[in-house]
Amino acid sequence: MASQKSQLTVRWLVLLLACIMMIGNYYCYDNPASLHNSMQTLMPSTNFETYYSLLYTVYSIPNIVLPFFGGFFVDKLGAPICLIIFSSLILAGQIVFAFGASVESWPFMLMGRVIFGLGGENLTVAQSAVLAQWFVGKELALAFGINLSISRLGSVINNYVSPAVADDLAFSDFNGVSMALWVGALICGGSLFTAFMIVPIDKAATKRLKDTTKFNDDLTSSLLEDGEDGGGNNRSKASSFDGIRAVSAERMSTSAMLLHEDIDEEEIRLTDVKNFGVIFWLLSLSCLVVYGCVLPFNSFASGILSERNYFKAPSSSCVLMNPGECSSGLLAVNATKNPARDDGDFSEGVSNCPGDDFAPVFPTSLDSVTCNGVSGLSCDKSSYTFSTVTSSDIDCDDDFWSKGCAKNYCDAYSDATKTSDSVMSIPYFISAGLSPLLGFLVDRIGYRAVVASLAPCMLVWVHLTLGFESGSPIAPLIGQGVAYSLFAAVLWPSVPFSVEAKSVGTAYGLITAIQNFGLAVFPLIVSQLKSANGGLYLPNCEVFFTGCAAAGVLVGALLNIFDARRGGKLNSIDGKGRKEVADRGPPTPLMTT
Ligand SMILES: N[C@@H](Cc1c[nH]cn1)C(=O)NCC(=O)O
Repeated sequence: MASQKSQLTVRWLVLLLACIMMIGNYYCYDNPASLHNSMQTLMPSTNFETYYSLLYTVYSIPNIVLPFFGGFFVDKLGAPICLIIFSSLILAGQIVFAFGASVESWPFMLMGRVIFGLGGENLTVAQSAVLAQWFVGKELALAFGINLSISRLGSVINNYVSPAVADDLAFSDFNGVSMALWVGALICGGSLFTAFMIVPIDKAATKRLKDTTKFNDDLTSSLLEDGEDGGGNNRSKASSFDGIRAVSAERMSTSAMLLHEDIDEEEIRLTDVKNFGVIFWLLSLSCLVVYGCVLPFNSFASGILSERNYFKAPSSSCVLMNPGECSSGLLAVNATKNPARDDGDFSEGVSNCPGDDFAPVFPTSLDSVTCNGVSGLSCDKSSYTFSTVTSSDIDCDDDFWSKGCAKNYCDAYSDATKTSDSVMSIPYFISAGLSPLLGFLVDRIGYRAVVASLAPCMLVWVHLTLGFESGSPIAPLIGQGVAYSLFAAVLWPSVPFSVEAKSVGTAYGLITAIQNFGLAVFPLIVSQLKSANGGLYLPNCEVFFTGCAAAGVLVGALLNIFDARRGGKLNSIDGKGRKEVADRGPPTPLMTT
């Protein structure tokens, strides 16, 4: 049945709907990354980075196990019904997450991310299984490419829309961050609606194909019965039968017959996993380490780019003329009277420090500073005293800091956040643009295993450059986008070539579960590395990402070696490989005479 769906024109509508359905998932998955700095301002805490990483970790922890069962249920219950269940979960999760942000509660926000995760990853599994049913052979990678492209548009739109909503759309009872998350919930509602549209289309196609198959079966068996009657009619009956076989064979494309047996009547068991071969396990390992330096990197990209390029720490020799007084704003004695200069040299003609792209210097201590009597300021507290001011004490949502005492710091922080958020979109922008083209090419030239080892080579360069050089981040981020797009273009369409057709859902579930092990653990490693390095991402976090990419190169090499030994399926154009073609011989006819 699956293979025959790939012959129906309505598959393109299914693809369009499946892509639109994923926008909500990707938009909301990346909400924390695009709202990182706004959340830090809304809920400042010394544990902020840990809570922040947990938003990704709790999404992924249940998914270390669940997609495996999700994939199995997709194979058992059918993908379309699973689309509705999982889309409902992402909507419910996003609502709880947005509610948590509205009441500024980390526990609710984390609970929302858990529920969102229960739906999110299983939804990608169900959707991959739908695509593998409706698209085969020379259209499979193209379908995955188009799908990733439109899904990633969701991430890109989120990177622009969410910070803008958070900045500009705060109402009295709803802070900006929660407004941005409620917008996400609205988009998830749209995803659920789209999932509801796919179900009747899939059902109608399944029924139509079942009816056609039954009609063909009835016709051929009645002709066979007639043929067995003996007598002089045999020759003409035989030629009618040949005609039916030809028509039926035409309906099933050659690639469909080779790649996808009709799986409806075959029993599907979780234990089928033990039959998954080395190629599947290498693909899974590659997915773990390579995605490990793509998605977790994106979650921290805003912070990494701020630290590296747009909000660099000033040199310790750069100090305020009056370190115990406000640096800039309505509470500053006078900006010109409290400048920052290097080494405390405040003589005429010495230029201000720290300069463009650096965080302005803020007061080192404050003693009973109040907003009383200063018009235009509505401060959160009546008086502000700090023996030592640290960056986490500065709450730019509080007028005291943003307009009163550290205006230059808060303004520069807001500008740096906007720049980092748009620059960090580069990889996903590239993925949105390149994925369909790469999918089209992969379907035509193959070389899946080769590309799966070249892409992480590029990622090694990207993360070494980000970790150890200080120039513009644009070139490495373009590299990250190209490498990620290449890798995704070959990884996901390779899965159906590595297992039997009946286990495709289970295989997508398992590889997604393995991927989520990395997505759960890697953000925690990154935040630990940051804490151990005095709150700095660089270079240690980038060394970690480089290590993941290097492991990807190694696994990619093994993939090529094992693929070559097993007939070169992954590197072949049509995913059949030398050995398989030889084994299977010509396309199996529907029936032998
Ligand atoms: N399993 C997903 C993870 C994800 C990302 N955003 C939402 N879920 C996945 O890997 N998708 C493919 C991709 O390239 O992101």
